[in-house]
Amino acid sequence: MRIDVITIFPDYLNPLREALLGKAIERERISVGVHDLRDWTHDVHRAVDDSPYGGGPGMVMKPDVWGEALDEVCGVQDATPRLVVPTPAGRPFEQKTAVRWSQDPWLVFACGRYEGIDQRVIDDAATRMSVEEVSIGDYVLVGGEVAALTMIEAVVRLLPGVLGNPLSAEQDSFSDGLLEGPCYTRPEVWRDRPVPDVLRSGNHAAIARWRRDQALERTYHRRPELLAALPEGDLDKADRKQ
Ligand SMILES: COC(=O)COc1cccc(COC(=O)c2cn[nH]c2)c1
Repeated sequence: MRIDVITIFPDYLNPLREALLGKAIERERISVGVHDLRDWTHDVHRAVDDSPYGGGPGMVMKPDVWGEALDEVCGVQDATPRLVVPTPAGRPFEQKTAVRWSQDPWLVFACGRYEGIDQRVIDDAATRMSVEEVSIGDYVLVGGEVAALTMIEAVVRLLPGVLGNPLSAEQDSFSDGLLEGPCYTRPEVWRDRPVPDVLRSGNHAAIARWRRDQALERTYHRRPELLAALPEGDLDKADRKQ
């Protein structure tokens, strides 16, 4: 997978080079390009924003600069990328989004700042490629860089050979529509708190049942709407006792 990020703060993307993601780059599971939007300015001030038409607070990112940047970054291969624009006004980013994008050969992230990017940039790009305006949550960040890092990590960890143990990606929270239950490791007792007996019983059926019950209970208390969204057949008879 090829990933490009366009931003006015390229250093914000340095964490991509660390740890798990850094290994994925070393192993050539992914190649990453980070591009400074100001490289496509032509004025002495290297301006990337201007006042909003219609008035109002803040500044809007200029279409001409973004247009040239996207033409170049998205034009380097005869393939066309999926363009992702992190924005509070986007469709929610979910695990299923990460799963879908993990099949893509090329993702380009356009990191907006200020009040946002001139809408014509999105509309123009959408004539040539798939464009998705995506939100990582109902809050406002200063720019799209942190959201891009979040989404890139969620996608790249699903790629083959990136995670040490591929099973853990399959047993993620949400992979069965429920939240992950509690987990435990040594010591057996810690500050007078023992590990639940069932987990040390060696009875794998009982352990699986207990884990499912914990996931159901946690989902019921923290995210009841996820239970309501479960496909009918997913809750088996044993679950209904919960
Ligand atoms: C067309 O899209 C744009 O103009 C994007 O512009 C902006 C402006 C300000 C901040 C951001 C960053 O995204 C978020 O804050 C965000 C994403 N998820 N939850 C919060 C992006």
